[in-house]
Amino acid sequence: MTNQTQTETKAFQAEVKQLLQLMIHSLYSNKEIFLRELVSNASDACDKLRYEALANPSLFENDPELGLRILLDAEAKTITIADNGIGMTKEEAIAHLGTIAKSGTKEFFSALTGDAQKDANLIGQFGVGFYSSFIVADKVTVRSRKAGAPANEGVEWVSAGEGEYTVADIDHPGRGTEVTLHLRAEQEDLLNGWKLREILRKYSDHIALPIRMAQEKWDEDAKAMKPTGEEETVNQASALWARPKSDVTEEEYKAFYQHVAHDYQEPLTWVHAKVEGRQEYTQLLYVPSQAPFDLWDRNARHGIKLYVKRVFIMDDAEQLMPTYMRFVRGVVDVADLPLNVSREILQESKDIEQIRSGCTKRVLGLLEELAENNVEKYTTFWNQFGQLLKEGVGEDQANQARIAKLLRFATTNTDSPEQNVSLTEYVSRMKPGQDKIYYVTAETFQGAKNSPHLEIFRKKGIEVLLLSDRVDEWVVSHLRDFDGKSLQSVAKGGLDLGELEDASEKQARAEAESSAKDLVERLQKALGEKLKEVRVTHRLTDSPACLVADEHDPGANLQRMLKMMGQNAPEIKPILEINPQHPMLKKMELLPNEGGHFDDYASVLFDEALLAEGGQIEDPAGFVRKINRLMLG
Ligand SMILES: Nc1ncnc2c1ncn2[C@@H]1O[C@H](COP(=O)(O)OP(=O)(O)OP(=O)(O)O)[C@@H](O)[C@H]1O
Repeated sequence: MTNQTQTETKAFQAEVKQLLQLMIHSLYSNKEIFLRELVSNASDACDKLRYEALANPSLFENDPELGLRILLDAEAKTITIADNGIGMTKEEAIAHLGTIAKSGTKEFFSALTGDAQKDANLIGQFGVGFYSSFIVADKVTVRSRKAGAPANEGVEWVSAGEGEYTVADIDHPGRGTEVTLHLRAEQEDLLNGWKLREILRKYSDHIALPIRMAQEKWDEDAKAMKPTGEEETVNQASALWARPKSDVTEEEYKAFYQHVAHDYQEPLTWVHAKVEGRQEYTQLLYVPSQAPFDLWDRNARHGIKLYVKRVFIMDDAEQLMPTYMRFVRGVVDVADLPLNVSREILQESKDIEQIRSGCTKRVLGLLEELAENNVEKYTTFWNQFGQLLKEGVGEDQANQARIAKLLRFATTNTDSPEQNVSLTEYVSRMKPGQDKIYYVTAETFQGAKNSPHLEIFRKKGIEVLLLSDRVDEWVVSHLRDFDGKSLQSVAKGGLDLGELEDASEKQARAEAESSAKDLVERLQKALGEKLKEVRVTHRLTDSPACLVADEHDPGANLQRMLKMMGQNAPEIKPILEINPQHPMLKKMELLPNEGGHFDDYASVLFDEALLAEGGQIEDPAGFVRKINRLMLG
């Protein structure tokens, strides 16, 4: 039955409209990517069909040779990219070509700046996909039919890329999708077989399916290329990862990355290896040069495509990489898995566990090599993905020591927020007699850098790691030691500087402790409820007091973080350490118990110490009142 169709007009989702406008303006100078994107989609559609046909061979409908075709029509001024892949139903066309289903889309668009250059970069991160058609076309027609559906259940989707599109039911005997671009007047130079072949070779040579075009030959009489009536395959049409490394050029690796990662930038680095042994598999794994916009969404798609003997099985095979390596993109092609393997099976498979461990080690090796031989690239990697690697410290106990070597930190050595000091470098600079790696955690870099807990360390020239990423608390709670040296918070426990303190310093401290005994007791009495203990510090040289956590209690920064995350952590009282040499303490020592504002001073001392380490005081108005009372004497 033929379709007497009704055409429905629909509006694009607001973000699609925004994306279209931005893309046309900011990616104009890179217009050739439209072909890469459409070929990539067509190839994915064929992969999907091949996979579904494993369970249901009738989906091939007597047309099992999957492939792409690119057709030029000089008169109509159109280019058509056709595939005989999975196709789309009308509902799918509406959902996939009229909306953006990615999580975080709204947030992404609100981050755009309006500056074409910067936005072009951001859009690259977002992935331009099908909509890049509108860079060169002022009208796009998509005609599609889902594999297995009757011929009269085709759909025609048409849009000028402005605010709306139409959909209509059509007859479409051939399975799959044809995307026809009606070129903008100034894009007619694309109506040239030679030029399109050049673009295809540049961006899409690695596509494993044949891409066919009409063969053309030079016609002497017409002084032009003319179709011969035959078709020819214009790409290599073999799976790139299955080719020997020596056969693949750098350009091909890069182009393939852009296809698998849906990324518009070049990769930072990659590794391509064939693993033999109990498990036989090929891995082609890339590290991107820029983090995708949804990196922090732990549910965002992961980057590994799983193939079994060249047959595409699934995208986003999260079982093949640990979560902290969700930045890795690429392909793993396994020789001995059943083709009908499901996510559930993958989850339980011991073989997959082995492959994941192999891939993880391979990426760690790649990063080690980069850190060793190309500091500039490693710095790029660290700035984009360092925080993920920090997650790995707790997530991947088996590789913890290797990951620890790859970590980079800001330290008091330069006091710059740039994270570029490795633990190995830190250890190499340790003072004679120093047996711990010291760190301070705070909510911000400034908070860490200016922490009063650092005073004695600065005085003695002992380097301290300045930790202010959220994930740092996780790192230090899992990384107990490095190279035999334990990690020690400068704001926790009774600071024991061991051999870093000489005999005269130890003696001076003992004396200070005994002469401040009275003051300590008075403070303890005044502040009793708020604290665990008051004691004499040897952390401070300039500040009057600071708060520290007991050795086995969570630090104040971690407590604040847990609270912010809505976790019901029990209230843990701090220890107040005082610097009896400080004029403020000296003054307090002389105050009488009654009538000399001792309690006000004690309370202000405590609140100041809390503020200095980034905490919030419980009763700000009370604090102000006490300060005022003290100012008035
Ligand atoms: N040739 C095609 N055959 C079948 N479905 C297609 C085809 N082209 C696009 N689609 C569908 O439309 C969706 C949107 O395509 P689009 O290129 O915008 O995004 P994507 O490929 O999912 O991701 P990205 O934006 O990262 O490229 C695809 O996920 C797919 O479901």
